[in-house]
Amino acid sequence: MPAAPAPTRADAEALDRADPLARFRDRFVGLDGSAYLMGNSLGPLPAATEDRLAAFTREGWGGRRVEGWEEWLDLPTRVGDRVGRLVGAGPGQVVVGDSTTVQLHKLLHAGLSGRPDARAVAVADDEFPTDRYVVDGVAADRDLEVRVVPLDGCDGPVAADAVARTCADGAVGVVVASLVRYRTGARADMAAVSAAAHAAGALVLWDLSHAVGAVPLALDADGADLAVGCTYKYLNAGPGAPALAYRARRHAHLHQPIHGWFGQVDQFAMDATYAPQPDARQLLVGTPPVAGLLAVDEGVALHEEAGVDALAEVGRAQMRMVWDAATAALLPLGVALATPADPARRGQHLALRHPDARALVDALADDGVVADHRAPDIVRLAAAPLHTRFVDLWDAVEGIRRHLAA
Ligand SMILES: Cc1ncc(COP(=O)(O)O)c(C=O)c1O
Ligand SMILES: Nc1c(O)cccc1C(=O)C[C@H](N)C(=O)O
Repeated sequence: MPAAPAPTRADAEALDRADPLARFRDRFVGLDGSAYLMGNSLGPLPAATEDRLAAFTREGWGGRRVEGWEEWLDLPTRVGDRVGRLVGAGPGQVVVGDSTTVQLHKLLHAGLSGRPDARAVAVADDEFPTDRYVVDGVAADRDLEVRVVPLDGCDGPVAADAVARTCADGAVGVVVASLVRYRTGARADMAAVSAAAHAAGALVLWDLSHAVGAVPLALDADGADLAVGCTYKYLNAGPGAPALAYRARRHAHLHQPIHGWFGQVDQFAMDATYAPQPDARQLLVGTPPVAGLLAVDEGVALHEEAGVDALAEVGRAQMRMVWDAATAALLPLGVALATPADPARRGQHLALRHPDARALVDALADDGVVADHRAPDIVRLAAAPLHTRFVDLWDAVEGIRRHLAA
């Protein structure tokens, strides 16, 4: 394929002028003129969330006190269903609460409870550390072998054929994998990977942390089994905001192992014996983090207002532009692109490989561009179309070029 012409700064400015989502940037606090390219780590604060949390503390907690629970008790499922609509999951399958790590632990046990004969659990290579720790811990508890699914090239996503090979002997109960890899931004084919696992008798537990709010998702249609994901990245729900947990309706009999009173039928009957809720509420454990749930609600509302189609379209255009800019300006200077070239196989951050990655990120910071470094040699530039401008991405590439050329 012939290389696309290198975009100029004027091209990036023109793309910003034509961006149908450009008006959303002013709906965030504190961005001003800065290039904030870390929406894949901590999304910025929406102004509406600041107001909602202020109202909650003043009128809710401060005003209604314990009576507030009339409105707060069902937030994990109400917000869960709203997140569900965003990720293509019908009602009653998503809850929000606990951290991503805790949700992973709960759902991995749930998935394995359906395969008492399983001898192994599989995890994609180079997973986010917390996923690997959870898999190793649960495997040790249940006396299971841990199998690592090799990735498509060292930078690519987890692929169906590798999952099929890893699970071929029928021993694997659950495969844990990120849909979008935190390091390279490579994005897996959910339908194909799920089908390959199912054919070998395994379920897939997806980590959607770098996918939810970033790329269009169709969990029900793609045959997803179980999923978790952060809400503080592309959903802008704030540091420590509670994570989503999805369990497909057909797996409602797969129970998470922490028996808490929020998962109990007729919770306020105060029975001494645990009797699980028949639906997604069984995924709940204890008192939900109300402030965090309200922040998730506001983050999802912004995405709904922008529309998933527009988000996907602008997101793809931003990735295309930053990819083309980096290809033209940085490959000649010894930078490699770790993110796949195929738009269908990437999420919303561009990963650049260079031995001086740390120094490059520091140099960008001196120029007012906030990006991040993942050891040993990756620079990540996230494009979150609700608040990222095309020129932010262009300036980041230009900053790296200038630093390397100096
Ligand atoms: C893929 C992935 N999973 C999990 C997490 C974090 O989980 P937790 O919110 O439990 O810290 C992150 C980011 O921190 C992540 O990138
Ligand atoms: N969750 C984080 C945190 O609690 C502290 C610092 C960073 C994070 C992150 O989100 C890191 C991020 N998941 C990553 O992809 O590297």
